[in-house]
Amino acid sequence: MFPESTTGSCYEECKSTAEWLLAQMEVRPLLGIVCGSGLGGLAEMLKDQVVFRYEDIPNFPQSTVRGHAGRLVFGTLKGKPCVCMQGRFHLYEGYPVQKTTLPMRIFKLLGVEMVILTNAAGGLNEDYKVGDIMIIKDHINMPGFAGVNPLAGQNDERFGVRFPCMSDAYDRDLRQLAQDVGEELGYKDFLREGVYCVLGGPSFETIAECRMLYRLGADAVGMSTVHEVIVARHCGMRVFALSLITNKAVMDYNSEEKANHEEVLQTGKQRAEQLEELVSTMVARIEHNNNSV
Ligand SMILES: O=P(O)(O)O[C@@H]1C[C@H](O)[C@@H](CO)O1
Ligand code: HPA
Repeated sequence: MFPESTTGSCYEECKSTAEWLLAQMEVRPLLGIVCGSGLGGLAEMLKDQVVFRYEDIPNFPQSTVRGHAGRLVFGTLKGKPCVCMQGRFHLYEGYPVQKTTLPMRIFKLLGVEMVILTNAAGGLNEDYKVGDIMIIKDHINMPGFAGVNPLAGQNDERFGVRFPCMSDAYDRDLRQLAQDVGEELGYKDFLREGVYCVLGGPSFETIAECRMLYRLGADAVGMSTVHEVIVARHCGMRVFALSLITNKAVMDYNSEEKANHEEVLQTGKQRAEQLEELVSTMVARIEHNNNSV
């Protein structure tokens, strides 16, 4: 287990990064967005951008994966002040789990109240197609079964309680809003709601693993998001998350299909516009639905 002092996720370290950012610009974000693999286009929707490269931000990890630009973008989306991570951190990059989730604590200390996360995922549910957008209603933290949880170690009550509840992790009102907006936009045929399972990666799953995960109740499998959600909920931010089904998990021993990162990025490009429309319309409606941002 990594003590917090080596991961930069302790309160004082997060505070000093947040204060450094706040001193450089006027934006006071209420909404935080995390872009998944190949989905960084979401950040381009922000107006009046102030951009920081991760390498210039004190105590911030670096993006090492293609499709993750490594830029923190501040600005407004539909008039709402936002901060957007164009690039996230994964366990398989070699970071301790606390480091992969550090931006959530920085978001909190910047004043963020709600987080929207996106990811690319493999579809396990047999009804899912490539290009489907899945509203995440729940998760399975598979590394958590072996003790990999970003909240392991000493708890700092300034962030949250020792034993946070996770049965309400994915905000019900925001999920309903996504359903309503999706229907209005004509996305019903490719909008789903399901359970996301995180694995450590970077190798994609074997056929036996995919079959097992589906039987356990997962509809999609990926390598991110869940730990960020745990930390965001621990410190009291509301959470909404989406998976883009970029490929179908291979479940059949006769299949010739092979998961690969190229396909993941390619599907991201094809659905980017609709995903951006869904998120931005939701953000525009949030006050309208009395979900204050
Ligand atoms: O950051 P996300 O979860 O969108 O990235 C997924 C999982 C791996 O990092 C990569 C595999 O192609 O995409
Ligand atoms: N498995 C794990 N992570 C992924 C996948 C997948 O099939 N597709 C995109 N990210």
